[in-house]
Amino acid sequence: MARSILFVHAHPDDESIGTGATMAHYAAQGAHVTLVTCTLGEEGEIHVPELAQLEAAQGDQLGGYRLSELRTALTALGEIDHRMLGGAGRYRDSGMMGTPANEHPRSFWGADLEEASAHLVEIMDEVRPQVVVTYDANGFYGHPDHIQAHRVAMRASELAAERGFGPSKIYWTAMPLSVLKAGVEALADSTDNPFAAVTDVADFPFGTPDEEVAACIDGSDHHDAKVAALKAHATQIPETSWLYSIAGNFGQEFMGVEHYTLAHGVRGRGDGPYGWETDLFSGLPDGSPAAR
Ligand SMILES: CC(=O)N[C@H]1[C@@H](O[C@@H]2[C@H](O)[C@H](O)[C@@H](O)[C@H](O)[C@H]2O)O[C@H](CO)[C@@H](O)[C@@H]1O
Ligand SMILES: [Zn+2]
Repeated sequence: MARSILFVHAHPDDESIGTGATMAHYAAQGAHVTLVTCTLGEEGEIHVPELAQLEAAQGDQLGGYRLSELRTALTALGEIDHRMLGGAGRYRDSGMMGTPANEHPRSFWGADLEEASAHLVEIMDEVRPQVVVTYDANGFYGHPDHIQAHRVAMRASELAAERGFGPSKIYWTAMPLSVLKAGVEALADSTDNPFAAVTDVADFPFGTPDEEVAACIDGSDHHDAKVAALKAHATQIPETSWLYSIAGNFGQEFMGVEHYTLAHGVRGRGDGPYGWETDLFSGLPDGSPAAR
């Protein structure tokens, strides 16, 4: 049975930052990897000075440009089936929580959940993912579009299950506290330490106790592909970004390894002190819906 995995992300760049190594890992294995991006990221900052006038408050062209960045990023990750939720431009980047962009008539945060979920069910009916990956209920760090992406992915999975093609497993992106702590400690002596003010990893809006993590995907063979994908998102991720500090100073063990909690499904065999799965498809029942 062809392996099919679906990633649901809020903005162009989230796919590379949060799951780039996992996507490259499964694309390289020949799985059908589908990415659904919910908005074009129209409200983002612009870290490329010559493009500054594309911003929402001026030319309002950033969304189209970020779509081109996303397409370049995906070429670095392998063969990815990319879809925009409801078609490009249907749902607009809502901006950070509490900002005026939340009220935009097309903001994703204000979307009708049933309508947005129906768009995702259509894609799920076509690609029949055994595994779905999205964010936890807080959207990993509380951004409204990330929270809404979680809600749409979970609701669509419910609707798909009612129609007989729901995913066998649903994962949420996670950062184990031990990894977070090691990363902060490892950066402590670097000159451009972005976490210098952090005294306790509990200060971060994310972080999962190691015993609550279910899977650790070692995509370190795809570390360079992930970095290339991050570089494609130049308007969002400046050369000075802490992401490159991690990639440069600590390489694969941070950037190439991605972790998940299991929100739905039966956990497969795992390794290490907490039995972390090393494959998101592990333990799948044979009866998972086959790809069409
Ligand atoms: C990774 C991610 O979800 N980025 C979002 C986020 O970007 C933040 C935003 O621009 C904020 O103003 C900055 O201070 C912060 O550093 C950024 O990470 O929100 C944007 C607006 O909704 C979104 O376009 C971007 O993809
Ligand atoms: Zn995002």
